[in-house]
Amino acid sequence: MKAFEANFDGLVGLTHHYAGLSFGNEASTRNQLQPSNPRLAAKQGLLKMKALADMGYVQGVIPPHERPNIPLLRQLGYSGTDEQVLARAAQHSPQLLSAASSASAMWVANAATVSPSADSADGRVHFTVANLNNKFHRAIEAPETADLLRAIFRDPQHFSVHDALPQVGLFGDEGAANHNRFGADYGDAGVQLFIYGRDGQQQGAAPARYPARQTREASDAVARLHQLENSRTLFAQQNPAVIDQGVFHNDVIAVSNQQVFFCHEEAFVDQPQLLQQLAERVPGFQPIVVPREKVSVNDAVNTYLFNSQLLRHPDGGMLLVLPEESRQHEGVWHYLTELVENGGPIRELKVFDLRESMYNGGGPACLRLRVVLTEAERQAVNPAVLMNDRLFTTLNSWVDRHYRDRLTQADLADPQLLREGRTALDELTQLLDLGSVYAFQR
Ligand SMILES: N=C(N)NCCC[C@H](NC(=O)CCC(=O)O)C(=O)O
Repeated sequence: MKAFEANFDGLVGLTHHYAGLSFGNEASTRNQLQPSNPRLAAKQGLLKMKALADMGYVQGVIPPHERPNIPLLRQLGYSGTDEQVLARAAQHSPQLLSAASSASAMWVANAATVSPSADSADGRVHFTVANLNNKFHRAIEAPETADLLRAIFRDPQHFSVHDALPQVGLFGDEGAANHNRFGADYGDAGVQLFIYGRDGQQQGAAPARYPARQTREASDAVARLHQLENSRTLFAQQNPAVIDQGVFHNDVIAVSNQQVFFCHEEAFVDQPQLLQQLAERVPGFQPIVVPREKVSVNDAVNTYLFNSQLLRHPDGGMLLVLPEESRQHEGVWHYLTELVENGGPIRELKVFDLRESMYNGGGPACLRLRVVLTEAERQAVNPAVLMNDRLFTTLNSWVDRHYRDRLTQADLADPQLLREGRTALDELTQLLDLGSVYAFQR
């Protein structure tokens, strides 16, 4: 069956700010309490979506979550009117209010793991919502993510959206950021590679300094839920030493598409063996392994060259969509331009300014969820979320009307921000034909 890869990007929410919530993600820690610009952040994301849509890629939008999350604050014992809940949380624990207000759902590479219908025994596209168990501000995303995915991929004949795995460390799951799918034509059965950071039973190697967010047990469970064939499913461990250097998700050190695997030489445990297994299973496999002499792990973490989108180029080969930080680094940019000039599978580099997201450790690849679709499946996607000229204009003016251009942690206590968010999201559910997906609408 003919199929193609679509990208669904997270739309940045109105409460986008820098709270230093993600230990092990060095950008998050470094930029804690810097003022943010939510309006710019949303517009930078929209520009990337529009550019890809203009190039002919199918591009969708995944809406933000309801933040601040008042029901969560009530669950934690803050009571009274919504305004009192906010004031009490802000007074008692600004960090908790930040967690309940984080716009982190924008990094939809962590929304779910996705398997195309060609790989699943029941012939449906499977999604398992990520539980994001390692970080409180992210673990709270799961139920809303499930609702939103069901409002977009709403036809159960084509799509199966599984709820998140149990919310415990043993099943820590970070979604598509730790998952790759290889193959020639998108519509043929492919090979799926699940990458974990540690064995949940604490056996084997593990990082010493920073947490490994994904467990082997979680990856196993997702593969089962997606009804994948064993012979086409591989599991590999990320090198714990690079987690300790700030590689908190695998998509910070590797990216793949079809037969191409672009990764750093220090990305995996037993990397030669993994590459051998892939070469045996993926006809035409083309690894591009970047040596540490050309790009150090530290430079990879600071420039996010692997947190790029590797897209099938309209003229054949691949296009690499990179953050501006990769161009700003002389050594990294030199390596990348040489890569293109040397005539490998990567034909073109395209750079986007995503600084607002990058300051929280989210590059181009973090902002998108890849979904391989057949034409019939695309027809079954909620059409209102698909990017085109009209939606781009509509969403830009929606952002202009509702978003602030400066936000600090102290602003989260402002009840006016809560009202602005609800008004904006209420309007958005109509623009994107989502139904009443948010708790405040029910
Ligand atoms: N690599 C991928 N796919 N995603 C990047 C996610 C970044 C996110 N940052 C944050 O959640 C920072 C929020 C703060 O500190 O305010 C995280 O660490 O989970």
